[in-house]
Amino acid sequence: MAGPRPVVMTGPSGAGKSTLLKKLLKEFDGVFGFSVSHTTRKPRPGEENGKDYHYVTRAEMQKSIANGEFIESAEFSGNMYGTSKAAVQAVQARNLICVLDVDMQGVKSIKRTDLNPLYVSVQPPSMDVLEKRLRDRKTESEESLQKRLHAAKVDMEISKEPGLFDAVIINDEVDVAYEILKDALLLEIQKVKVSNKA
Ligand SMILES: Nc1nc2c(ncn2[C@@H]2O[C@H](COP(=O)(O)OP(=O)(O)O)[C@@H](O)[C@H]2O)c(=O)[nH]1
Ligand SMILES: Nc1ncnc2c1ncn2[C@@H]1O[C@H](COP(=O)(O)OP(=O)(O)O)[C@@H](O)[C@H]1O
Repeated sequence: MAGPRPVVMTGPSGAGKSTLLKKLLKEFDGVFGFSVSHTTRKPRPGEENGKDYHYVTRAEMQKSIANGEFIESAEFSGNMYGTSKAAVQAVQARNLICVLDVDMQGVKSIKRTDLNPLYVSVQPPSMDVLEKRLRDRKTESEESLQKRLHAAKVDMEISKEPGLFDAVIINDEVDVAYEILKDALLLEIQKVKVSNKA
């Protein structure tokens, strides 16, 4: 049997990716490991360098990309984001299923690599709900919020492309969405449990 596949989570900003991932990483500690991306955006209150992201300057990030240290990188809402080879290797070295949280550009880039992950899209029930959740989160300026809402519209259009994702989860009730996520990942979770027993 082939080993477990990495998991790429994507979807509009505010759809609930982090919320669902945090639940998953907590319940399945020792099964999943998070690929810590690099970003040039500033940390939000409560976020930790090296845990949520590696926070770097644009010059540092550009230098690392030029050095070939990244699997993919993208510009999102005025900041750079990217997955380093080291971030994925750190998780895989621990025999964990590597979970990545990336935007649509990241999905397109990763599809051109040999990572062969499962692609999971998290979508909000509607644009109105998305806007309310983003506003209630209180992490964004009005300008950043508008950029995210614009990117969300584009994301939701592209996401309609058939065959792009292995699973599409509408995050209405969070507990229901989480159960659907676990169902989508059940086979990979089983593979890890079997190989840990061997
Ligand atoms: N391509 C790419 N996108 C990323 C990466 N890390 C995070 N993102 C995406 O960048 C976007 C903004 O993330 P963030 O600033 O944390 O805001 P949030 O999604 O509103 O919580 C989201 O769509 C993330 O999925 C990465 O390494 N590569
Ligand atoms: N099903 C849900 N119902 C209500 N609020 C939610 C739900 N899922 C997430 N949220 C809230 O919506 C906001 C955006 O979720 P978050 O996980 O930060 O999204 P993302 O990581 O996709 O940007 C957060 O404040 C979160 O607590």
